[in-house]
Amino acid sequence: MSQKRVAVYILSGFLGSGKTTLLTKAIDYFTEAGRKPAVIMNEIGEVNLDGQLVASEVPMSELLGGCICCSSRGDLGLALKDLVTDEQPNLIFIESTGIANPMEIIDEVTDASLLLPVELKAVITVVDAPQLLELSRTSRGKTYRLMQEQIRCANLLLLNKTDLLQTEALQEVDALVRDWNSYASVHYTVFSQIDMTLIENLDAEDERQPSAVGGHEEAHQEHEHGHDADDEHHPGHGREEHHEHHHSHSHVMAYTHFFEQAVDSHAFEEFVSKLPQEVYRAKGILSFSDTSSRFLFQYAYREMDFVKITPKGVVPDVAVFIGENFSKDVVRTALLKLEAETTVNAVSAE
Ligand SMILES: Nc1nc2c(ncn2[C@@H]2O[C@H](COP(=O)(O)OP(=O)(O)OP(=O)(O)O)[C@@H](O)[C@H]2O)c(=O)[nH]1
Repeated sequence: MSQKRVAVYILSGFLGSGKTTLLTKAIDYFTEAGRKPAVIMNEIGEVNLDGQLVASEVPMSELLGGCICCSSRGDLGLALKDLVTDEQPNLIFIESTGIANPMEIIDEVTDASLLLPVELKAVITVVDAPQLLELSRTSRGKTYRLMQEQIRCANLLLLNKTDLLQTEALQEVDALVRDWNSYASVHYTVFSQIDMTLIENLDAEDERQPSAVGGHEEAHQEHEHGHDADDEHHPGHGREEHHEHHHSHSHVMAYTHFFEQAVDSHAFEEFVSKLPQEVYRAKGILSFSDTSSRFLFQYAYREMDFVKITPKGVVPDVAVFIGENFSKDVVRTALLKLEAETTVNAVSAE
């Protein structure tokens, strides 16, 4: 099934780092380019102040009064469903709260992609460079660890507020983030000013390759929130400083497979048990040729689990595989082989 999927981008970054500043610029760019962006805005408070900065004609869904990664699972999926159904956007930006753990959001979006025509394209993390530097030199507490996690999950990293840093200090922050995430492309920005074709290219690259999604197993295990952090905003100085650094390939990928055929459950289990170790997470909704029920399939930390389900509405047989630098072709070829075997067995049984 080759349905055009809505590209989803997660905007991550600590409180006040410049996410909304980036969002408004991205919306202007994509709107002018004739695309239809939509936004899911998550705020800890009950009022969406940042939403005021987004043009009223841009479809927006608000998740207020809590952090997406702590609130009840499914809220984000519902918001995605409503936007996709009611507004038919080309792309969706999810602006998380500054205290959100991106791994949880990645998980919810990939869950939603099993049921909806959406596809997570990238995690873009905006870093308050002066704040990160200060924390690295002083407290290294919860906020610091959360920033580290947000940086590790990114495909694209903006070292923002570079107008507030001297060159040497900037180099220190640069070394720090590259140590945590050597795969993301890193860009120095002032007021989150970035060449938007970089975001578009993440998109274009993914037309040919599996979708690029930032993330580290390590980061998942260290899940921590910095809800006690303070929100320090710096005054603007306006000095333009925009350096571009190496553009490396995104390291974490998701491959989505739509099944044309029910497969044999035992053969599928065997396939999963032999997945390359670079694939560390998979999930799906499947029909098997040898069972009457459909199953929700989960695979994490090399453990698999199958639970009977009756999905609401029309849901295709689909599985998503998430991992680092694995070959999408190997996974696809093995699954196509399983599907072909079902057909052969059905014919020979006649
Ligand atoms: N000096 C300076 N200020 C900036 C820069 N980028 C953003 N700001 C300011 O920083 C403040 C926070 O920016 P936002 O874009 O609202 O940050 P945010 O990440 O959306 O903030 P939260 O919604 O609280 O998480 C605003 O006052 C911006 O004008 C920058 O590069 N330099």
